[in-house]
This record gives sequence, structure tokens and C-alpha cells, in this order.
Amino acid sequence: MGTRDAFLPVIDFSKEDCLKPGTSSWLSVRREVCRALEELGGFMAIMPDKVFAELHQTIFAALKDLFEFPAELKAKNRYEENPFCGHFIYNSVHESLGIQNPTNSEETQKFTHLFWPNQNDQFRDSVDSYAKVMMELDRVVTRMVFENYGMEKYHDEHIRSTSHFIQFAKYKEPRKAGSDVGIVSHTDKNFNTILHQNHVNGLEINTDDDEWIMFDPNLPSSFLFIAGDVFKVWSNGRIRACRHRVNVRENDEARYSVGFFSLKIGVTTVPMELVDEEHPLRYKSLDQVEYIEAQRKNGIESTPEAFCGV
Ligand SMILES: O=C(O)CCC(=O)C(=O)O
Ligand SMILES: [Fe+2]
Repeated sequence: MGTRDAFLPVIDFSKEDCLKPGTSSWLSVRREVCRALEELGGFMAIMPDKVFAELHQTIFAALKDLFEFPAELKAKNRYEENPFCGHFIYNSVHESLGIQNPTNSEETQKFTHLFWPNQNDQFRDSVDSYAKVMMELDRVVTRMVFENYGMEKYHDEHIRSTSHFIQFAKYKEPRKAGSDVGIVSHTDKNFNTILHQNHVNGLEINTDDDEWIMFDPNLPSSFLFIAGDVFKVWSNGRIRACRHRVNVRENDEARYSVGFFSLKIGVTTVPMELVDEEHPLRYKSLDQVEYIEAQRKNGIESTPEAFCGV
């Protein structure tokens, strides 16, 4: 087992045409997306530079201040209806703050107001724009996969039953935290996630050969798209859920990240069209909330095989 800097597929979404279904560049990006999600469960997405250079700067500058606020204030960021999105500290390295439904500007306003009661319009507007672009990327990628399997008729319903949250995370400098383990190896328990980070590396992706690939973006417009367990279940095992972890690499700098998490509300069932002789049914239906709850109750990582395997 080793760590290497190679083989994370890089997919360029910066050309306008590739976001238009049916164009030749859409079809060519679709091929790349599906291959990467089936083989690795993830890829690096390059988005238009113009949008992200500024958003990246504004958001990461604000995150530095955000995590410096008093613990009592951070603890007030709570969502009764979504206990998975709030203020969390997993270990001496990691801390996170989330926004439920960030594509709704009332939610980003509420979050911004909690921390900056005298306004921080620049932060709020940047998070608004960020969330909208992430939602678009999420829709484009899932549509490409649905289309690829001939399941496009289910995509509108998929969009209607998808909710999102944003999670800002800070990983402390290992020298201060006394450890470099940010998040241990896991697959995400939702449908898919889009991750973004400041200039400090640490996010690694596991391959089938148990190699760890470093996510090493060199542009502020680079993102890591990863499939979670629920995407794998929906696809009857065709899509790989991407195993990943965060080990902080720089002794003297904090790592900050922004995760855009997409969850399928309610129950996910394998479409019957994705079951055939070559692909016998692998999973029973899975309820997103019960699945996450099971992990919390059992204290061990949930897997689709153990939770709803046939
Ligand atoms: O912060 C990151 O880059 C990764 C976070 C992550 O994997 C998670 O919250 O599930
Ligand atoms: Fe994760």
C-alpha cells in the first residue's frame, strides 16, 4: 500500500458546450464521467476559472475567521430536522460547520447572520453562487450517468427528491493538534459529494488496488466529485462508492475544505431496468436517514452490503 500522485481522472467542464445535453462535447464528457465513476468512484472536475478565482478567495478568507468564533456561538448552528448538518468536532484535528439547503438564499442569510450580525454580504453572496454552481454540476453529472444507463426518464424525479447541505471543514495544523489524522478512511453515506479545498493537501482517494491517490488540485476551479454509497445502491453496484480519507500533510498550515453533499430524500430502490442476468439484484431498498442513523447507533461504518445487501 502506498501513496502516489497519479491516476485521478481530470474532467474539464469549463467549455460551455459540454453542459448542453446532446452536444458532442456533452457525450464525450459523459463517457469520461461514467468511466471514472465506475472504475474509481470519483474524478477531478475543472470548472470555469472566471467564476471560481474570486469565490475561492472570498470563501476561504472567511473560513479562517469563521472557525475562530467562540465555541458557544458555533454550537448555535443547529438544524433540528437534520442532525447531520450542524457543528461537529470529530477529533483533535477536525471541526466542521454546515448549512442545510444552501441553494436557498434564506438559509445562507441565516447562517451568515448568526456569525456576522452586522452583515457579511460578500460571504453570503459567494456561498449563494457557490451552491448554485455545485448544484448544477451535481445535476449535470447525475444526468450523464442516468442517460448512460438509459435511465434519463427517472432523472427529473431524482432531482425533485434531492436535498443538499454544505459543510465547511477545518483541519488543524498537525503540530498544534498532535495528530495528522483528519478523517479516517470511509465512503460517504449519501448519493454524491463535491469537495473543494484551500492550498493545503490532505484528501486521498483509495483505488481497487488499495493505492491512495492524493487530490492535488492546482487551480481554484478544481473540485473532487465522488460517488457515495447511495449512488452505488441505485446503480445496482455499477458505480463505485469512493473510499477516501483526510491526512493533513502540512505541519504549519490549517487545511480548509468545502463539501457540497447531495442526499436522496426517502427511499432509494434499484430501477428494475438495471437488473438483468449479468447484473442480478444486489440491494434491497435503502432509506437515506435510516442508513446514516444505523452507523451512528452501531458505532461502526455502515456498508450497503451489510445494511441492504440481497
Ligand atoms: O474535507 C474533506 O476534504 C473531506 C471531507 C469528507 O470526506 C467528509 O466530510 O465526508
Ligand atoms: Fe467523505
